[in-house]
Amino acid sequence: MAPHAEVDATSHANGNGLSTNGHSAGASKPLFKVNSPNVVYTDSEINTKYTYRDTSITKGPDGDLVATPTETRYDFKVDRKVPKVGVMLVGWGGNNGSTVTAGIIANRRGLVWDTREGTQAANYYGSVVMGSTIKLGTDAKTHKDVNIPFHDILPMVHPNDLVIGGWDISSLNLAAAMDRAKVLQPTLKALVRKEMAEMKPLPSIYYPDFIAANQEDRADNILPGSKASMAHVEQIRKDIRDFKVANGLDKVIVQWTANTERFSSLIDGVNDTAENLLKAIQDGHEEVSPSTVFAVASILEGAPFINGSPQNTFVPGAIELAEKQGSFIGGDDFKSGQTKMKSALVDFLISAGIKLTSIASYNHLGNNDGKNLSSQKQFRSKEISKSNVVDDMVEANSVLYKEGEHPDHTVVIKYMPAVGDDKRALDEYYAEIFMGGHQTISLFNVCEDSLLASPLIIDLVLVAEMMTRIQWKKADGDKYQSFHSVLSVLSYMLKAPLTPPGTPVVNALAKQRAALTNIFRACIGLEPESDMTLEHKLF
Ligand SMILES: NC(=O)c1ccc[n+]([C@@H]2O[C@H](COP(=O)([O-])OP(=O)(O)OC[C@H]3O[C@@H](n4cnc5c(N)ncnc54)[C@H](O)[C@@H]3O)[C@@H](O)[C@H]2O)c1
Ligand SMILES: O=P([O-])([O-])O[C@@H]1[C@@H](O)[C@H](O)[C@@H](O)[C@H](O)[C@@H]1O
Repeated sequence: MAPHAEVDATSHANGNGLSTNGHSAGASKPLFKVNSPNVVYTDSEINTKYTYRDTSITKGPDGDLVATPTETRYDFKVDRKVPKVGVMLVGWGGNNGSTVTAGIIANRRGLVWDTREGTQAANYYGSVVMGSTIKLGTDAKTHKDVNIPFHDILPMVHPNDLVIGGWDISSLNLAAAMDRAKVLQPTLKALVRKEMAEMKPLPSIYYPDFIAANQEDRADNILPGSKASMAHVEQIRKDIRDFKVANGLDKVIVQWTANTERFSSLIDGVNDTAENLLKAIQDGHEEVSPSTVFAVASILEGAPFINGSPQNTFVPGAIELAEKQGSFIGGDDFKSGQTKMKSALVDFLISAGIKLTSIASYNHLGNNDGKNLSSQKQFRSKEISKSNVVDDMVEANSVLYKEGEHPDHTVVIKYMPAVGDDKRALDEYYAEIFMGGHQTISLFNVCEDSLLASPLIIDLVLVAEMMTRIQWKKADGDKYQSFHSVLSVLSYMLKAPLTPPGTPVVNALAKQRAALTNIFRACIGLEPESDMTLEHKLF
């Protein structure tokens, strides 16, 4: 059946900023403006005076807790100029990389294609930025919630304007990679094939010991040269610079969506400090992984680097290097289906006072990710990221759990080629309820993995890029500075959130989303969304 014609791509002027990219219909008319003496708009910035309110807890003389409300003044500055952004994917020729690329092309061109159920139009469902809304406030007359598209709360890049490139150890062009992935409908593939066929991954770093041996047959696009030098770092840095110049970009964001690697051993004198890590790379140390080399190259090039896989790419030396360079990093491991459901369900059960005592998480999948994970060392990386997601919620409830007590938790992943990218997740949640009763929740969840992960790749780019345009200073301070190099604000999209050293990891899905939305609200001088709706309760 002939593919459908293209419809006009929608204009996507930003709701709260000045869009300078090529596809928007000129300067946007802001969707809203904040009317406050603490918020000043200029042509290029939003300047906000914000009071951060918290509660400080101390121990009283009798061991009781004393709760003291606190207020801290921060000034925020948001750069309203929406830049032209490129994203370079490591593992571009994989299922996720080829799928997200086709998806952005389809949205940019407003494609519509035939399916068995009828016509399908391109969309960004599954992206929190492009598919969800934020409560802006309450209608002054009707007192009803006013919700706006998440994308419009701050002047964010539109994914249609992203320029995509990247690397892969496989030389297949993106059209052939799309066919290999077996994710998208033939009618859609036909509409993007020509453009995808012109996209060819750059050669990449291949250290066989870090991914499953079964990946060797696709490794025909390898960077030459010995591991024992800075040559690979310098080549990746050059690739980033060349991509930026060739596409007239203002900035580039690098994201790892290549195979899951085994963990790197953490060794003092090797990867414990920035200096030692750079020396270990120079020496070709066996514990330096390709993903860490990409992270170091991106950090040195000032390109935000995000790790969508579970391995410990960010060894302590990489984090220290990012801090020293003032570069942004984020990770680990996209939170796409089974684990996203788990982080929501565990949060609900435990905060409802139901004592979760056992979580059995099994899944099987048949894509190349599953093939790589069929190797024990690579599976172990994934097992860790999938297992730790309940820790904070359990530790926060001392009524249900004694110190150190936690639910049984097992993670099983099996490779079953027949199901391809359509992972089958089977979960059982077993809990103690009132008076010795039990609740057993069984879930069967078919996750089309790449169609769930691709919107997360987009969200990670859009949020990370937005964070590069936000600065803060203490009201009494005199110099604006960026957020910490480790972007823990990305945690909603990730299974094993990386946080600044010494800070707590939050996995509860609702808390993660609230942190993201309330930080963005603070940047335009709005209070955190409290859901109190006193206006509907007091009178
Ligand atoms: N729902 C999801 O798909 C999901 C969720 C969470 C995490 N992940 C992770 O995302 C990653 C990608 O998933 P996928 O389904 O696209 O896998 P995939 O195997 O289809 O794609 C990975 C790509 O990386 C390439 N590659 C491997 N090593 C490389 C290197 N050193 N440099 C450049 N390219 C390299 C491979 O050739 C392949 O094309 C995996 O690590 C997976 O665990 C996926
Ligand atoms: O995010 P999620 O669906 O829980 O986790 C997924 C796992 O269930 C799957 O086995 C793995 O192959 C994917 O890479 C992804 O990590």
